[in-house]
Amino acid sequence: MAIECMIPTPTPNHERQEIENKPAAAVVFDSPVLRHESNIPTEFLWPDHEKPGPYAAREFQVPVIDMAAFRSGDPVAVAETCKLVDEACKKHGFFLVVNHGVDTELLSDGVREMDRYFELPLSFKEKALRKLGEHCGYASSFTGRFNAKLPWKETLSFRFSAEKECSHVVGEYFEKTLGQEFADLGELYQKYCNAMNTLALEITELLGMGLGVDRKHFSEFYQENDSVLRLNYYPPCQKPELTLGTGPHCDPTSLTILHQDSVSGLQVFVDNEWRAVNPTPNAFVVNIGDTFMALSNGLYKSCMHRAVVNNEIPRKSIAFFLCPHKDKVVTPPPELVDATHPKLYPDFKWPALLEYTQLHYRSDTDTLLNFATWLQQNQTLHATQA
Ligand SMILES: C=C1C[C@]23C[C@@]1(O)CC[C@H]2[C@]1(C)CCC[C@@](C)(C(=O)O)[C@H]1[C@@H]3C(=O)O
Ligand SMILES: O=C(O)CCC(=O)C(=O)O
Ligand SMILES: [Fe+2]
Repeated sequence: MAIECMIPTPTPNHERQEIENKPAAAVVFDSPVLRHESNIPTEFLWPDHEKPGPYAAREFQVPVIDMAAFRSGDPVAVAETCKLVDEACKKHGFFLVVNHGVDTELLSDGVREMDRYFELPLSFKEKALRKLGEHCGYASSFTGRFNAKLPWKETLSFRFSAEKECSHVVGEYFEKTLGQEFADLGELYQKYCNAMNTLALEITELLGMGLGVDRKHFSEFYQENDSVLRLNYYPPCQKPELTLGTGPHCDPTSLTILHQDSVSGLQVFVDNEWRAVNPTPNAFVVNIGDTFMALSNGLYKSCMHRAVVNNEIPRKSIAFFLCPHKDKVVTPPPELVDATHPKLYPDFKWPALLEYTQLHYRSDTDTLLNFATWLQQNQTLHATQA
């Protein structure tokens, strides 16, 4: 039975979300307090058709891509790897990556050291508070941004800009924002981002071969990138069946490389069912995002996923979101557009889609389709020629 990712029909405009011009929630997400609260504030309750409920999701066996096989140069192994990734991305856009070569200590340090920040008092964490319209900094479940269906999580996001000569996290970010005692944390996540950038560019080569375009086409497109590293911290919740750590969405970005700690929570919507993607030691979960779906002219799927929480222990994940340089025009290579495969999405630049998710539309499963409509209505403002 083919496993298919559901391509949702766009939410009609009249069901547009709460992001528009409504006061944000007044509730404060102070995790040391809320993790013991059995009376969950209403802002965190998700409607019946979206809440996870008490049932465990069946496990989804995500296709495994062995980077050692891809790197081997053995034409049979390379061809098999390309075929596997092509099949996975055409169906649901998720695959595991093993033998990636990223230092396992860097990964374990990256997850462990998150506690140094997230276990600080809220007043200290808010020194890095994310401002409306900005996609970096500290967000405590977006209480200042949305007024309902708040995610049960805290996040710390920062930019990683890979340019020809150098790559830099807004790395002094930690020292500048949090103080000298956090400079080492900036160095740690700089190393983490450098490793993610290298792996992400290699994966884009694999995707290019899977799609049958020049191997270097996408890796050159992303050579200079303006990506995001996001630390997700999900405190325990006394009523985990009523809320969500991260709501149902497709990533608006290009490619996500996710490192989960040992606590389950990630779920993917495939074949009309939520399926658990349980942590596999030393494996990244990689998924196609909306921007790469547009770049592949809809051939590779950006698939709906979410994160559930539990009532016992915190869950942590680190997501590296590959995003193109701001001047790159997201348009599929000519090999992927023809009479039987017309262009599905208008050309755009990543900053326009990012602005859309930050100021006009809460990313969900219909982001790209609604963005295309918004773009056409605002074409003069966001013309790719700009
Ligand atoms: C461009 C982005 C918006 C979100 C972070 C990201 O860098 C990539 C994923 C997006 C998100 C996680 C999708 C689910 C909804 C969201 C609001 C969240 O739960 O965090 C999204 C992020 C955002 O800050 O808008
Ligand atoms: O934490 C997870 O497992 C998934 C988080 C996610 O999907 C995201 O941050 O986009
Ligand atoms: Fe996601």
